Amino acid sequence: MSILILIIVTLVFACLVFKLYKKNTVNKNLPKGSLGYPLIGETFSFLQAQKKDQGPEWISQRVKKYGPVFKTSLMGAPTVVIVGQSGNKFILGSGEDVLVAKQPKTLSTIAGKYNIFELTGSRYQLIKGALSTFMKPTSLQSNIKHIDELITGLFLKSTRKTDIIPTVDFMKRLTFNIASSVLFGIQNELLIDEFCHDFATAFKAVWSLPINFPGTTYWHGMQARSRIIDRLMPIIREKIEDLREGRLNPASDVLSSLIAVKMQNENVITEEMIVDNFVTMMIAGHDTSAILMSLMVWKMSNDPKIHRNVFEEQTEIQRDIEGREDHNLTWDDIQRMKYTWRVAQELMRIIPPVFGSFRKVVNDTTFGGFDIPKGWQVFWSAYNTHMDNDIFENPKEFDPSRFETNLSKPIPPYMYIPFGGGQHSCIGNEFARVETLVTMHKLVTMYEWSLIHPNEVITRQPMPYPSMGLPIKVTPRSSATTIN
Ligand code: HEM
Repeated sequence: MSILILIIVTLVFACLVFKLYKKNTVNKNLPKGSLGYPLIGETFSFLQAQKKDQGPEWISQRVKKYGPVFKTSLMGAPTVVIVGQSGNKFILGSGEDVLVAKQPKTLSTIAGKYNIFELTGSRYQLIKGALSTFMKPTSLQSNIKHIDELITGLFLKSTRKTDIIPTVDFMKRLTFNIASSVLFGIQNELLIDEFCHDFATAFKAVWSLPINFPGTTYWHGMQARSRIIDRLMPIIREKIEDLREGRLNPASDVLSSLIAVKMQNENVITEEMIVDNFVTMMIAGHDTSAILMSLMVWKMSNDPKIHRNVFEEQTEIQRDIEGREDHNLTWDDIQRMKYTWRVAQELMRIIPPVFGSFRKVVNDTTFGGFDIPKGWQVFWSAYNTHMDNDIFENPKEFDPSRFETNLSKPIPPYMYIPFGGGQHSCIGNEFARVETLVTMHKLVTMYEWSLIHPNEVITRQPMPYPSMGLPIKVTPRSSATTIN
């Protein structure tokens, strides 16, 4: 019976969407392309392609057939995909009167409807202000020692009983611990474990079909979100009390800062917004950095020259640290890790952790001579942009020197976009740079390693990860001198 009701509801909904589509598109010069099946559109084939790491091909096939502006239907809404610099500028740089950072239903419901990606106006500014404070170099500088200790502690703990590190799981755990502790002031290990498990489930649901039916990936994600909120509420209540009583400094972590902003703006910011942005930050900052770190290990394992260059840069820094009285890694040391960061930048060009994202059209608009109706989505793609032969010569070749700062031909705006661009560009890019560089510094100076599966490839699941989790066999380094 419930299946019958579900089918009827789905059909009625599909008819409504079709009617709305007809009403919005009469006499419009829409881009070429196919909207696929009713309701589902081309979502399945897009997600399938992503899973096989053929998302870029999925787009480039359509670009070849229809041109760099084409229509499709993804994640439940008609969508225009736009590839190229001017398209990126249009999508990432347009004002809120044309495009808003509307995410697919899955992200809006798993992260919560007040997630920063989708907020507008004064609420957006207040939440962004509270979150960004902790991402600025001034704040990061004071957390280097803490981040260093967390990373060193996790490496030592993981290698105490075994010499195998499952890189992907390890990096996910590491980024999760850093975000929980540094950004949110959560130190309880059991609680961090429970959060970590539920966030992994919730994250899977972000790239699924939004069918809230027991057993679906989306349903499991929604259940995980409820458990996250149940665990978070007592922490928020305690922090509210501590802030009221003056026992807590609003600048001590992101959660306290969000609560302080709410206390000063009771009519604008709600408790729900704090919860939603806690979930959003964890989703936005966890897998992305873990991917970058895993890709770094994968690249160094497969390319001895890159490994050697990173090693040499890091051992020189390590020698200086050992010559100092306190042996502490500092902000200045991190600024010297230029080559290591260029390797990370080049990896994010060739394998961007975030494939692309959506915006929603709030008023009928045009791009490239085509109409894009109100209510549709637009989508930008980082990989397809990064493969532009005119900007990145031999784009498939791995070459960190593209990011040297003294180049005669700098990369034009909106052409290198692993962190997005415009108003909603990533606020965690500096945080990601710091945690990635500290982790790489520790890994290459503390261990030698070899791959368990030497031919491991990268797949999207849906994010780009080494297909078998990249287990490595590690041996502690006796001294940081040379590598083969
Ligand atoms: C290598 C690591 C990372 C990559 C590649 C990355 C990528 C991105 C991209 C592409 C966007 C823009 C999305 C859009 O325009 O729709 C974004 C936004 C965002 N990122 Fe990151 N990110 C990374 C790390 C982080 C970290 C560590 C955090 C926080 C701890 C974070 C928090 C955010 C937030 C809050 C936004 C939304 C900003 C806004 O809407 O104003 N990210 N990120």
